[in-house]
Amino acid sequence: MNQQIQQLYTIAGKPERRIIGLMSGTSLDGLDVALCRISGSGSDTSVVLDRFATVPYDDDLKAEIRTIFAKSEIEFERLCLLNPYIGRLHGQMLLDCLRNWGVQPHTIDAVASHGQTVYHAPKSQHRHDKFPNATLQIGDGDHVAAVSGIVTFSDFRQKHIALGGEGAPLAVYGDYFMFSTAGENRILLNMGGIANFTYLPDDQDAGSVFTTDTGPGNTLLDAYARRFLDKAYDQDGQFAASGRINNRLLQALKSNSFFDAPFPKTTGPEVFNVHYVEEAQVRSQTTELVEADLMATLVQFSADTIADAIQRVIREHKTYKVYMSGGGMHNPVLTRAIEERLPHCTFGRTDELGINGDAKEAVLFAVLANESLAGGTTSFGGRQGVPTVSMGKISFPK
Ligand SMILES: Nc1ncnc2c1ncn2[C@@H]1O[C@H](COP(=O)(O)OP(=O)(O)OP(=O)(O)O)[C@@H](O)[C@H]1O
Ligand SMILES: CC(=O)N[C@H]1[C@@H]2OC[C@@H](O2)[C@@H](O)[C@@H]1O[C@H](C)C(=O)O
Repeated sequence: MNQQIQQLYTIAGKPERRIIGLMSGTSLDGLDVALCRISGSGSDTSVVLDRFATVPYDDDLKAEIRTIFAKSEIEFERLCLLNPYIGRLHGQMLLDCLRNWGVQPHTIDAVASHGQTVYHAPKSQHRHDKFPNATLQIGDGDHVAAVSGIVTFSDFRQKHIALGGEGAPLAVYGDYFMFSTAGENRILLNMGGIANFTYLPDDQDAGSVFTTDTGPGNTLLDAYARRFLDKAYDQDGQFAASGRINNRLLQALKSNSFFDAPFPKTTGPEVFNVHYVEEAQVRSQTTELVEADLMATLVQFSADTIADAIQRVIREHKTYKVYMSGGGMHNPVLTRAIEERLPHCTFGRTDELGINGDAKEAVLFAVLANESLAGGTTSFGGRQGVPTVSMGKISFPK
């Protein structure tokens, strides 16, 4: 037998696996690296997050990625070059983390690498009849494996599409295993560039759980922080807090068919971008709005669309707890606005459930790799958008 297949077989049979999850999201702030110890699989999955770091992207890398990010027309050569470049970089960043933590690479069983999303095109967005749902993550897993010397799972989203999903969100497959519990209705709200939530009812019925994107989280706030403040983001929402919400613009921003579409659904910065805001400003005759008011309105836009979506799963006379994660949980203006809109919910962070909210998405991919190695294919009732599926392609180091 090929030694590397033999090694994979051994890892699959271990009572506990050390898996590193790597996630680089739509905010382009850096690579999240989560060192997990995982035992069991499916509903018996148990995860201990031993270490976590975000390795920041420098300005040059951010600029390189932005040349091809979420754009329908790009320089094809740049895309081709960035694919191995980001893979190698992620492999090196992961090795640097291990060195800082004093962890030997050979003690790691597997890497689960999400890669960098550069274009996301569900059918509802691209609207080309003959083409399927589509999404593209780069930073090829072969390069991560070759640089790190660790077997690497990558490119998780294609299989989801192949079996009928939209390629995102995938969080349901990890959130259900890690966080579903009898006796508490849970909403796991992740606010990255795009926001999403997972609904976990207190009866733990796999046939009714789902994850859906809700629309923008931080992506518009970051775009205007770069433009108005020359900063990566509006620290603690301070600039937004100095402005006033413009209701005409807010209504124009909220008028998009995405918000009325049924769950689960997905979107990205291909739709929710500066062009989208400018077009809404023209429609609502608010092109002269002062900068701080625009920022305040954008925060309310994210908060309202998140709260409206959550409101749709909430039933009267029941109680729900919302567990936040992702960078948006650090923005008090955003979280306060959401809390005000959902008075019947209580709020916390996934940290209370043992997973650092900044690490949650990186942990998710470690859990997906664990599932492919040692689990099965859990059925979520065969519903639209939640196919029964195992995900991740396998790259050996040699
Ligand atoms: N103190 C803070 N004040 C305001 N915003 C913050 C703060 N800290 C983080 N953020 C926001 O969080 C963002 C990073 O979030 P995160 O790392 O969860 O995004 P991501 O993983 O790239 O996105 P996605 O989930 O869409 O893939 C920053 O770009 C910023 O907008
Ligand atoms: C295409 C893509 O990379 N989507 C991300 C993004 O970030 C948040 C939201 O948009 C979500 O749909 C997804 O990531 C998480 C990890 C998911 O698939 O659940």
